[in-house]
Amino acid sequence: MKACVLGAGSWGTALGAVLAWNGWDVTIWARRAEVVEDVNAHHRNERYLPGAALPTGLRAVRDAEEALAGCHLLVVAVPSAAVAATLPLLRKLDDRVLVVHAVKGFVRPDNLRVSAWLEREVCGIERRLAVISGPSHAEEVVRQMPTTVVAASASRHVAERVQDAFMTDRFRVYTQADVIGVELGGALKNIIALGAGLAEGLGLGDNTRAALMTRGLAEITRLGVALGASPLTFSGLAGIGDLIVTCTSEHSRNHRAGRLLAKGLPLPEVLDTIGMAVEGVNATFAAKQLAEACGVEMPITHAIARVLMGEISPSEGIELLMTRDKNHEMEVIGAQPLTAEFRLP
Ligand SMILES: NC(=O)C1=CN([C@@H]2O[C@H](COP(=O)(O)OP(=O)(O)OC[C@H]3O[C@@H](n4cnc5c(N)ncnc54)[C@H](O)[C@@H]3O)[C@@H](O)[C@H]2O)C=CC1
Ligand SMILES: O=C(CO)COP(=O)(O)O
Repeated sequence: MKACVLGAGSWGTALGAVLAWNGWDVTIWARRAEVVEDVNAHHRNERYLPGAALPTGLRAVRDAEEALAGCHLLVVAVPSAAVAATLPLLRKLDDRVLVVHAVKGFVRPDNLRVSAWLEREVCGIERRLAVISGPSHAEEVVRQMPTTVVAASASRHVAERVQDAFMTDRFRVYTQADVIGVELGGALKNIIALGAGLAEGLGLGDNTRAALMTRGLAEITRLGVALGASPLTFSGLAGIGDLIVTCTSEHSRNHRAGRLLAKGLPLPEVLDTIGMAVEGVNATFAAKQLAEACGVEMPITHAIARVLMGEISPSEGIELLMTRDKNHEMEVIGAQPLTAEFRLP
């Protein structure tokens, strides 16, 4: 069986490697000639995954048509900003090809989830579309460190086919039905990872990181539920699982971006220095707009947006969050309300 991966960055390469280890004949579509040469001649992708050995069943080509020819499974693993550029290819696909996207972001200008955008643009794709997400840094996947993810689809059959395609004894795939929650969990945790990096760059400690992660999950859940997700999804791999890995890992590009910003590097230089997708920047502005449209409060996201726009410094952002009006913790969904049964004299 033949698979094609669009995107030869860290994630496309790692997912291609998992499929190849699983016996698939995999072709990655790469734009850079040096990546094609590196993958085919040396079974490496030093630009994106330095030091990692790739399986020999993984091949890269620069010609997209060649990569797609005869494939049974297509993996979309480009940054969200590049999803629209893949449209001509997606529209040409045979309608029996299973499509899995692995993108953790929103498609501009409408701030759509990737599968919502694909469904709007590619007629009938919803019957063969899934998303794969969860706590999974490419650097560790490609070294075959035990990793767990979810494959979510509106169709159980499609989710199970994706599960079978990727599942190895090092890469465990659970099925999920809540496509909205899985996509939002993956995209929105990048904002909180930026925040955790900002806090670390300011020299703040574990208490602050735990606060950002927990209150971050509360605002992710609020927006998620307003947009149709199940609140339970956010306590799963695509929610808290991915939030933990991204807010605590040395591999996270979003976390690194936050640290560099806190050290005073301007945003364009931060993005240049990292040289890979930092989805949290786009996601912050997308989430802010979505939250405003739904009337959902997202104070951390708002503070990070102001830091990214240069309106306030990272330490002013922290101060803003710490001096908000006092609140009840569980004003989220279906939580126990505070009762006034007894009062102190
Ligand atoms: N790196 C990771 O560990 C993980 C990444 N993801 C997600 O995967 C998506 C892709 O990210 P990475 O691979 O990490 O980014 P990356 O920066 O490592 O690689 C991006 C790749 O996309 C290609 N690309 C950029 N613009 C393109 C265009 N217009 N057309 C075709 N290809 C284009 C680049 O040449 C590069 O090969 C992001 O949404 C990210 O959040 C999800 C899980 C893990
Ligand atoms: O989504 C990821 C891990 O699950 C990758 O996160 P970064 O994009 O912050 O590196």
